[in-house]
Amino acid sequence: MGRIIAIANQKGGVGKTTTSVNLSACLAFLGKKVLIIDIDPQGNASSGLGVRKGDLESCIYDVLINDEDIKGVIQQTDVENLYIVPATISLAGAEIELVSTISREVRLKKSLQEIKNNFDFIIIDCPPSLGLLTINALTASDALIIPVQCEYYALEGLSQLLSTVRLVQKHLNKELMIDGVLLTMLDARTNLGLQVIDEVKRYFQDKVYRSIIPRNVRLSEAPSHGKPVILYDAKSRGAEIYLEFAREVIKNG
Ligand SMILES: Nc1ncnc2c1ncn2[C@@H]1O[C@H](COP(=O)(O)OP(=O)(O)OP(=O)(O)O)[C@@H](O)[C@H]1O
Ligand SMILES: [Mg+2]
Repeated sequence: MGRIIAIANQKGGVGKTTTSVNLSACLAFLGKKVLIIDIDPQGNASSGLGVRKGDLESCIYDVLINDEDIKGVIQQTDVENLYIVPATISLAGAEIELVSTISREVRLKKSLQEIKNNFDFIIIDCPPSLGLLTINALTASDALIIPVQCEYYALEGLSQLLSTVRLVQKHLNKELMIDGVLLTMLDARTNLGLQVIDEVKRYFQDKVYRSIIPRNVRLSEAPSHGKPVILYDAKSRGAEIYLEFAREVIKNG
């Protein structure tokens, strides 16, 4: 059965999209059939996988707002086994339009019901907010991965995220569980990074993944080539570590 995982943290720039794209590509590389859903109006996961957004006739916006069938919006990517439901800037209006829509929190969940079992994993790249788009993602998901950047104030805002998760569990989706916390952008040359690891482990204990993502220049270059790192530079540390992380996610299954 397909496992739906949201990648969320309302803090900006913590590695949500980098993790969504590269986890998805590595799961596909390991033989899983994967769908990545871009639910961020910035559309970074879409461009990071080479989708030319200008050419699109429809995107996740049309699924959420216009009741379009999600099957018609799925595109193949350059990675074998990896498919995407892209986002364009039109999604920026959705947050407000959803407010007055019937069953506004469960629209993504409903649209996924029919296709859930066509994939081994469905990975949702969330925007940096706790608005209705993220709520739709959490309501549709079996599990949540929280990327946390190894920086000052790493834990800032996480209590707000956790209370949103509890509200979703209580009212919308009691199946939702936190799969784990992923430490990202570690600069191993500084003590700060190690302090943050300690702090996050004290707070989240065994929920912290063993794989820790270091800062790696290949990871930041790959999106401008429209490729996940495993295609851009398979021998890089970034590719190795996301492959290791994908194995950990499969094991948690
Ligand atoms: N491990 C890494 N090493 C080097 N650069 C990274 C790494 N992870 C992410 N980056 C870079 O940091 C920036 C922010 O990462 P990313 O876009 O994945 O964060 P995000 O949480 O999705 O941001 P937003 O909240 O805007 O959606 C990007 O420029 C990305 O290329
Ligand atoms: Mg992003």
